[in-house]
Parts: sequence; structure tokens; C-alpha cells
Amino acid sequence: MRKIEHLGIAVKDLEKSNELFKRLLGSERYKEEMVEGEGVKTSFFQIGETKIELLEATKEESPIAKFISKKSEGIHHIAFDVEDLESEMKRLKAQGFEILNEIPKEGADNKLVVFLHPKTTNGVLVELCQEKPIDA
Ligand SMILES: CC[C@H](C(=O)O)C(=O)SCCNC(=O)CCNC(=O)[C@H](O)C(C)(C)COP(=O)(O)OP(=O)(O)OC[C@H]1O[C@@H](n2cnc3c(N)ncnc32)[C@H](O)[C@@H]1OP(=O)(O)O
Ligand SMILES: [Co+2]
Repeated sequence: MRKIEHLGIAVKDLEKSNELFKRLLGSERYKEEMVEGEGVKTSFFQIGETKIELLEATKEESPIAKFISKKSEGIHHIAFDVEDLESEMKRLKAQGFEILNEIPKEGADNKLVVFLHPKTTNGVLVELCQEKPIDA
């Protein structure tokens, strides 16, 4: 794990939350991006070395919709930047962590991502992010 890549925050209304975080952080989001596969619309704020990712569900079956309906808006996951997903997955599996998707999937912000089940990470949903190679 090289650094915290982003903190994912589940929100009901991305526009409203963009404004709130702009006031809170004193800076604009640097991008908005849909991630069809996850049924989310995201916006990213850069904070020094790390980022805040706001996530709004775009469909009922999105994990974000389920999370908000069961809990509330708020911190949804922590994402770590990794050099090499395959070797990290191997290491973490050997350490007893449960990988949710064996095949890395398309993330936002030009990443390939893997998630670990929160029941194996002290109740914290963990995301591993690897920068996609330039020519990908
Ligand atoms: C990839 C695009 C973008 C990016 O950064 O690039 C994203 O970050 S997309 C983020 C949205 N996508 C995901 O979260 C994918 C991974 N998540 C999942 O596969 C599910 O949400 C899962 C498996 C974590 C939970 O799904 P499930 O259908 O099992 O929901 P339940 O409500 O039944 O939860 C079971 C159990 O887990 C606890 N839980 C659920 N979500 C979280 C969470 N975010 N943090 C901590 N714990 C969580 C929930 O409370 C249940 O616990 P229990 O003790 O059984 O009540
Ligand atoms: Co994320």
C-alpha cells in the first residue's frame, strides 16, 4: 500500500454535496465521472496527496443506494493506492482478507480496483486502486 488514494463518501445529492465540500475544502472538485458498472456518479476533490470521492447512486441496485437506505450518508470506504493489484491480492488473501472481486474492475479516475469485504477488515470497506497504464 503506497498511500490513501481516496476516502469514499456516500451522498444522496451530488450537486448539493459538491457545493458543501467546495465550502468545506475551499476548492472546486476537479472532475465528475459516471461509473456505470457500480451504478454511481462520482466527483473528486484533491486534498494534498489524497482525495475525497463523493458518490451518488444512479440506480437502485447500486451499493451506494443500499448503503444509504440501510445506514445514512457518510463515509463509505477507504481506498489505498497500490503498485500492483495482483501481488497485493495474493498477499492479502494469504493474510486472510476476503477479496470481493477476483478480477480487477474499472474504477473512476483511471484506476483498476478491487474491494475487500468489510467483515474481514474491522468493518471498513477497503478498496485497492492501481493506476491504469497510459496505453490502456
Ligand atoms: C469503483 C468505482 C468507485 C472508485 O473509487 O473508483 C467506487 O469506489 S464505487 C463504490 C461502490 N462500490 C462498492 O462498494 C463495491 C464493493 N461493495 C460491495 O460489494 C457491497 O457493498 C458489500 C459486499 C460491501 C455489501 O453488500 P451487501 O449486499 O452484502 O450489503 P449488506 O447491506 O447486506 O451488507 C453486508 C454487511 O456488510 C456491511 N457493509 C455494507 N457496506 C458497508 C460499508 N460500505 N462499510 C462497512 N460495512 C458495510 C453491512 O453493514 C452488513 O454488515 P452486518 O454486520 O451483516 O449488518
Ligand atoms: Co472509491
